[in-house]
Amino acid sequence: MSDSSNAPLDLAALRQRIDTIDSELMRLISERADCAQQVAHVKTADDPDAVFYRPEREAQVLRRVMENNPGPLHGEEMARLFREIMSACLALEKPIKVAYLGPEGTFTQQAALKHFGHSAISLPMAAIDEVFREVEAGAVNYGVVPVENSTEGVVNNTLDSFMDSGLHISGEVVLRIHHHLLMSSVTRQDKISRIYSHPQSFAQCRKWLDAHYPHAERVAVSSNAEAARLVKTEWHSAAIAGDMAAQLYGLDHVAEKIEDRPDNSTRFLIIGNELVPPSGTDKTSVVVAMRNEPGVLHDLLEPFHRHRVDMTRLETRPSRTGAWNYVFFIDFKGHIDQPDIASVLAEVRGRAQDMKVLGSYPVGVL
Ligand SMILES: O=C(O)C(=O)C[C@]1(C(=O)O)C=C[C@@H](O)C=C1
Repeated sequence: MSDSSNAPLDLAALRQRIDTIDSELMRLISERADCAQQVAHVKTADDPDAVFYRPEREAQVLRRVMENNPGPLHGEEMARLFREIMSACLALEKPIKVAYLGPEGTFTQQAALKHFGHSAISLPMAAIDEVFREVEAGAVNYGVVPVENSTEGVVNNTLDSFMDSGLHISGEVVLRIHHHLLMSSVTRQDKISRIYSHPQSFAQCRKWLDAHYPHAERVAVSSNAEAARLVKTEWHSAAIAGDMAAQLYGLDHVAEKIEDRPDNSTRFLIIGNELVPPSGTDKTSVVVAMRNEPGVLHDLLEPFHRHRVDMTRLETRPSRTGAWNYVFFIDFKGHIDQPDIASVLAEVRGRAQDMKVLGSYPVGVL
């Protein structure tokens, strides 16, 4: 980099400029935090049970940052910085507690931090239904659960939990999933004969494993983080896990990004008690029960097609109660407050045995 006069770079002068900019940034961030505190006062004055976390507003702020970002930082990088500033501002208003599918070091924890920032208090749960229970019981404000992977498909436990729950979806977050083969300081790299991982991760790295470790025993465990924990003490073992687990257990990479598909990603849902107002770019998820009769799928989809509503996902699950034969999980673009979406849903409700709106929520920004 050079200035317009092509004068030689003066490191001390540049650092002085950075110091001045940092002071100004600090002043502005503090001013913003002060504003957020005032927002909290306004919210509680209107309503003593006010909800402080506003997903629709956060999505708008992050979208604006990405649209207006002048560079040279990448838009997503800039949005991540603002994600953390907002997270800290929200913690000043009221710290929020988030339960996620644990243990510590899972991709779901990474998704929780990506969505809420590092000022949220995140608590690991042993199972997906426990995440639901903690939110329902009011022990935490929100929950984060995986719902679908681009390689392996839907996470059935999450869909099933929605059938019995009154919780709403308040957001989504998509995470690029990179798996690494990891070893500990006691592992002898040339003697790896056992590999631990979660069954989904094995499935996502099957070809790589067949090519590189065809004879190693593959031991399925409950999470990648558990796999990472196990290799700490076994000299002949390695684990497949992500960066968070590697960092948490201080493991080294034997091989990086070993997933068979480079676009491997997982979508997570944020679950909570509130319905979210429109953010401008939203998605809606519904669950619909239909009788087991010929033509039901056509009847269900026809109103979406006629109203030109863009469906982004359709999953079928067997009913768990006698009354519901077929249960369809449908995601589509739009918000229930939009008149066209409301009309489609009214029609679908008329044709279905039962229909539940799981939520309208901002399309994931980061
Ligand atoms: O706008 C609000 O309602 C705020 O509370 C401020 C703010 C922010 O820092 O921008 C903080 C938390 C909310 O989740 C959304 C936005």
